[in-house]
Amino acid sequence: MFESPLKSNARNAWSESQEELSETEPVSPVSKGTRGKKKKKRRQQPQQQQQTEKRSVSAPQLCAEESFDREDEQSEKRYTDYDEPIVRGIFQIGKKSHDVLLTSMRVTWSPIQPETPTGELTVRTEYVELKDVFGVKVKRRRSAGQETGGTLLGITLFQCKKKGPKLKDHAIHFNNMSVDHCEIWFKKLKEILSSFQNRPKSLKVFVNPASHKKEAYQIYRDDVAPLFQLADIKADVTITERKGHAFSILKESNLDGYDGVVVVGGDGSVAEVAHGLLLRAQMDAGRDTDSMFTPVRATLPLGLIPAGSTDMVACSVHGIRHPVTAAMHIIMGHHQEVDVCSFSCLGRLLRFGFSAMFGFGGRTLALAERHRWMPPGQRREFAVIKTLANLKPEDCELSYLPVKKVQTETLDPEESWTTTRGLFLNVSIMAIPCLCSMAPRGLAPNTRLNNGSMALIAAGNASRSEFIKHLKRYNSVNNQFSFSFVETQTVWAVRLRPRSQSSWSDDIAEDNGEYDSKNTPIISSEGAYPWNVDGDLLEVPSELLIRLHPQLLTLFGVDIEEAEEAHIKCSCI
Ligand SMILES: Nc1ncnc2c1ncn2[C@@H]1O[C@H](COP(=O)(O)OP(=O)(O)OP(=O)(O)O)[C@@H](O)[C@H]1O
Repeated sequence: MFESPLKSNARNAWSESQEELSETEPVSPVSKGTRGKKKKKRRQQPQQQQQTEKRSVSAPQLCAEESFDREDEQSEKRYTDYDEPIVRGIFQIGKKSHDVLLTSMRVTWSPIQPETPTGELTVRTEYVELKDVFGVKVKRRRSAGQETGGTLLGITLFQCKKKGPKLKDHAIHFNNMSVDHCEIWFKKLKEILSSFQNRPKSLKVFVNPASHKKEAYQIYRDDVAPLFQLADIKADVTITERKGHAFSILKESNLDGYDGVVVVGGDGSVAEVAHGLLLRAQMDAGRDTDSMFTPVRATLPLGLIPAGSTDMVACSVHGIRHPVTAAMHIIMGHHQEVDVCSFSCLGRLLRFGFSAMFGFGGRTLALAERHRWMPPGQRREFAVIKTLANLKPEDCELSYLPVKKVQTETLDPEESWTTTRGLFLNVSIMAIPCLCSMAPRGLAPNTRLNNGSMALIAAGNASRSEFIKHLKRYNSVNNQFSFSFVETQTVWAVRLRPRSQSSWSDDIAEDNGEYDSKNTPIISSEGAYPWNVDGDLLEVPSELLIRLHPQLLTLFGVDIEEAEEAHIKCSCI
C-alpha cells in the first residue's frame, strides 16, 4: 500500500523541512569517466531521450530479467557489479534529471545529459548503499496547517553518514510527481529496508528527566524521536519518576514485544537499566543470585543516549558524547558485546555494573551525594576538594585473579588468587575503558569493551601532591600509571576487604559541624564502606567480590579505538 501522507505532525514537519534542501549533496561518487564511444549506439538524440524520460516518469521499469536486452544487461553490470536490478526510472535529483536504478544493495544514479558533438561524455555516477539507508518517505508539499494530502513531490531516502567520529542523518531527495512511479519505488525500498534483521522495530525507552541539566527529555524529543519515526521504530517511552523506577519496570513487565531497551540519561541511569536487564535475565533463567551462579546473557540489546554529566559508558561505546550518533547506532542495529562485572557480598549478588572505585573514588561520591542540594558541577568539585583535603589511605586486603595466571596454570582457583595487604588511596576495577571528558583516553585505557578481562588499578599510599599528580595525568598525554605507588593488573576477579577501624562515617562526622545547618541527610549506615559503582553509591558492609562476565550484555554501538578529544577541562584539581 502506498504510505503517506506521513503519519504524525512531528514527522511531517521534519520531512517537509527537508524539502527546503533543494540541492542534494553528492553521495559516494563511484565513477568519473568517459562513457562516450562505447555507448554510442545506445545514446539517444535529445528528442528521443525526452520521450524516454516522459515514458519512464509515468511507467517505471520493473527490472525483470527479460526486460533488458543484452546491451542493457552489460550496462547494468557496469552500474551494479553483480547485483540484480529491481526497478529503474527517472527522477530529478538536485536540478538535473537522473537515470536511477534500484538493486537489492544500492540505489545508483547518473545524470541524463545530451551528447557532446565529439561524442565524449563525462558521467558522474553516484550511489547509496542500502545498508546505510534507514528510512524512506514520500515527500509532499503542504501549505501551512495542512495535515493530509498535498502535492506529491517524490520520495526521500534517509542515509546514515559517518563524519569523523559522528554518525549523522542525511536526506537524499528523488523528485518525481508520478504517483505510480513513486509507489513502486517506495514499496520496493520498504521491502528491502524491513529485511535488515538487526535493526529494531520496537523499543522500550526510559528517559530520566532529572539527569544532569534536566535536558534528557528535550534531547529525546528533538534529536532522537524524529529519527526513530523516520526509521519506523515504535518507541514505548517511560519518563522515570524516581530512582529505581526503570529497574522495577524491567523486573516486572513483559518485554517480549521489544527488540531493545534504550536509556536517555547519564551513567547512573545506564547502570540502573543495565542491572535491571541483567537481573531480569537471571530471574527468567531461574538463576539463584544468592549463590556463586554463572549468569546468563541479557536477552535485549541496550541503547544509550547520553544526557548525563559524565556519560562514561556511552562515550566508551560510541567514542563521543553525541545523541544523534547514539540514536543512529540503535537505528542501524549496530551491536557491540560488552563485558560486565557482578558485585557480590557474603555470597549475594548486589548488582551488575561496569566499574567500581574504592577509597578516594568512593569517599568523594559519598560526600557529593550528601550535598545533592548543590548544583551538580559544584557538588562534585566540592566533594573532590574536600576529600583530597582529608585524604587518607584505606587499610585493605586486596586479592585478585590475574588473567595470565589462570590461563597458564591449572591450579585450584583458590590458589591462583594473589593477595596483598596494605594501605591504598584508591582502588579502581573497570571492565570497560570508561572514557569521559576528564579522562579522554579513559580511566582504564588498557582495557577494551569485550576483551574478557578487567583493569585493576591500585594507588598505594603516597603524599597528597603525588596522588594529585597521578589524578591530573588522566587529563593529559602523560602516563597516569608511571608512579611507583600505582600498580595495574589485568584480572578476572577482585576481592577487597577493608580493614580500617574508621569507616567513612568518620568523614561525615568531620563534615557535620559545617553542614548541619543545611539539613543534609546522613546516608551512611554504621560500619559500611562506600563504593562508587558506575557513579552510584553502594554501601558494602564487608568484603566485596567483583567478578568479570565476558560479553554478558549487548549494547547498540561499536568498539572504538580513538577517544573523544577533551573539550571540557577538569578544573577541580
Ligand atoms: N525522576 C527522577 N528523579 C530523580 N532521580 C531520578 C529520576 N529518574 C531516575 N533517577 C535517578 O537519577 C540518578 C542519576 O541520573 P543520571 O545518571 O541519569 O544523571 P547524572 O547523575 O546527571 O549523570 P552521570 O551519572 O553521567 O553523572 C540515577 O541513579 C537514576 O536512577
